[in-house]
Amino acid sequence: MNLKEALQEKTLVGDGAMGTLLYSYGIDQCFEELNLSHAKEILNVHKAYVNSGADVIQTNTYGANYIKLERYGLEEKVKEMNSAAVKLAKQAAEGKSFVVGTVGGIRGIKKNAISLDEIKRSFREQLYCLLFEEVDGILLETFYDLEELTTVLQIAKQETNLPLIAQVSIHEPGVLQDGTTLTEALTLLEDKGADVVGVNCRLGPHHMIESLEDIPLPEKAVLSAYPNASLPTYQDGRLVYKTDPDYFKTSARALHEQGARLIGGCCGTTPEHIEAIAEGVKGKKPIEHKNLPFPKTSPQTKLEDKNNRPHLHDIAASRPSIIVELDPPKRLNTQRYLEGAQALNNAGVDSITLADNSLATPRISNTAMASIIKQKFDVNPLVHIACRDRNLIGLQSHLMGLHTLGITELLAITGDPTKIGDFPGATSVYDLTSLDLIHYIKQMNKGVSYSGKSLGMNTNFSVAGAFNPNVRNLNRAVGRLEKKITYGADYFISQPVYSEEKLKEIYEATKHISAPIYIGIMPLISARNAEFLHNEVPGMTLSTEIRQRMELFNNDPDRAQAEGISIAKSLIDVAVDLFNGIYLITPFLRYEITEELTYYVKQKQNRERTVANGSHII
Ligand SMILES: Cc1cc2nc3c(=O)[nH]c(=O)nc-3n(C[C@H](O)[C@H](O)[C@H](O)COP(=O)(O)OP(=O)(O)OC[C@H]3O[C@@H](n4cnc5c(N)ncnc54)[C@H](O)[C@@H]3O)c2cc1C
Ligand code: MET
Ligand SMILES: [Zn+2]
Repeated sequence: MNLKEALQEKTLVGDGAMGTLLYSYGIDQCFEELNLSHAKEILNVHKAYVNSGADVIQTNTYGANYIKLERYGLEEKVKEMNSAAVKLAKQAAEGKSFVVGTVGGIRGIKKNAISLDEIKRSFREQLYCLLFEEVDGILLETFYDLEELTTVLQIAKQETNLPLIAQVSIHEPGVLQDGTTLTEALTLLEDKGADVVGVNCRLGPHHMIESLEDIPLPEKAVLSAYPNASLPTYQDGRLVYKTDPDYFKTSARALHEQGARLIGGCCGTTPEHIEAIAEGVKGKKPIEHKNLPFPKTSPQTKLEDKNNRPHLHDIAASRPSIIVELDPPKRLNTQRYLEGAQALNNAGVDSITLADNSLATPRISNTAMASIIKQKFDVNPLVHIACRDRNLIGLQSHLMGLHTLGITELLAITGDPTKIGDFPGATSVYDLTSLDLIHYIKQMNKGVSYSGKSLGMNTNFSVAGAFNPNVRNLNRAVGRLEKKITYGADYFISQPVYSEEKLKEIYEATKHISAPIYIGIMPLISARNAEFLHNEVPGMTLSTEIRQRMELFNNDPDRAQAEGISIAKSLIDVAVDLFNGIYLITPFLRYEITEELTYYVKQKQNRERTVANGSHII
């Protein structure tokens, strides 16, 4: 009987973990390399699983692809490792257990870090090695990204008639990271030709049973489940799992009742767990019919618009608009900041934007200041969010907090590198890129968290992306905007521009883009300030003429500031003709300057509208 036939006949027992078992022995290296250097030990692990009653064992090849092996400088060993792995598993199975070739998912939370093309190349190479050694089936496991799993599944389907097992990993019961329900995901995998569809890793038995409760029995495929032993914890600096094989016995029965026909174990499980599964499902025929519970109540999807104000992208799409950046102080005194916010609000800005530790230098939390000025002066704050300072947990919590405070205008950015700031040795997190963050915020607007969990209600965020036009290849920067739009960006805010010619060039290069652009203008305050921005601040370039104008007043601070304002005004004169959105940046909390410029912009914008007889929409 082959594996396909066996899956139709009875409930099969899979094996347990390889990686965590080796780790529990104190081994902390490339586990797949051990197929070559410690063949006997790997053989013994397989034998232990076979002796525990595993009908299906898997090769020790979870990460035996060139992408993962590169980390160890072992990318040339793909063929050797995979063939040795199959031989060892077959030797242990002695024809009594089936041997499936394991291929693990590559994409984790950083979805876009590795391209699909690269994944395809790497998968093909590993697949051919496993097929060449004549495995009984292929096990695709621990896939967080459904796009990746369906891609490799389709390649495998083209290359072999052997049974294909496709398993996703989930953080939350019943739902994938991108919000796809487990039912939808497994149905898709079945449609793409998987013979077995299921879930492995990440969740312990409790949550895995709960996940399967909502899953109908697939029509053509069969269900599988490989839970972890438990949730892990740290003990003496090492990750450990709780182990109670008896608990696994009852859990295996429950999984069987939910329709699973192939039940094994993932991280933290040992041969004892597999023995318990084998006892639990011994002689049990596969379930042929299953009653699904009533659907759970869907999340509250009502939009919660605490501001009840139009979003900035709507404003800039319909009329001239002005926003002003006023960054939180670097010291604890907030008096001048609050005076500035009030003055700018009185001047009629549509929003005050608050940077997120720009130049990688800490300031009072922009959320704290945004919340205060919102409450005190009814300002509509726009909060910048850098991916640099918060991991996924911090980001999610931050976004939930912003929603709760009624702050709905966000700018999603990568963040200036820590190297340039006050703490050059600080860690840069970058769990997400700016593109991922834009996408993630939009996912929250659908009421779904990053891990796919319901948020209980939809957020109402409008998301801007950053635009850096001060680059040699402007078209590439514009391409980046187009990409950000596909990820959900509603509009753009640019770095300051210091040349009238450049403003025109940007207009020409972006006029086909439907999303509004707020064009950046930052008044200079001295020649030193101009030289610093030009020579040291990433993404800023000043024209020679402007630098020369500032240089003229090198020793006269008042006249230098006046010259800076005058330069800003001439840039504004050009910019208001070309862009609906003007974004002023306040230098060093000198809000009097941006207050004066706000009045100037508004006057210009009003004149533009009057001249055009109300029909001038740029
Ligand atoms: C309007 C505006 C406001 C800003 N506010 C802040 C702020 O409040 N706080 C702050 O710290 N910074 C701020 N910045 C600076 C910003 O974070 C950086 O300039 C950024 O790199 C450019 O914008 P982005 O984050 O959207 O980059 P992206 O468009 O995402 O990327 C820019 C380039 O860098 C590459 N890149 C992205 N991530 C990485 C990475 N991890 N490693 C290597 N390359 C990478 C991309 O591939 C791309 O080529 C702001 C910039 C603008 C324009
Ligand atoms: N089956 C593999 C192992 O046990 C993968 C576990 S999930 C990270 O090592
Ligand atoms: Zn696992």
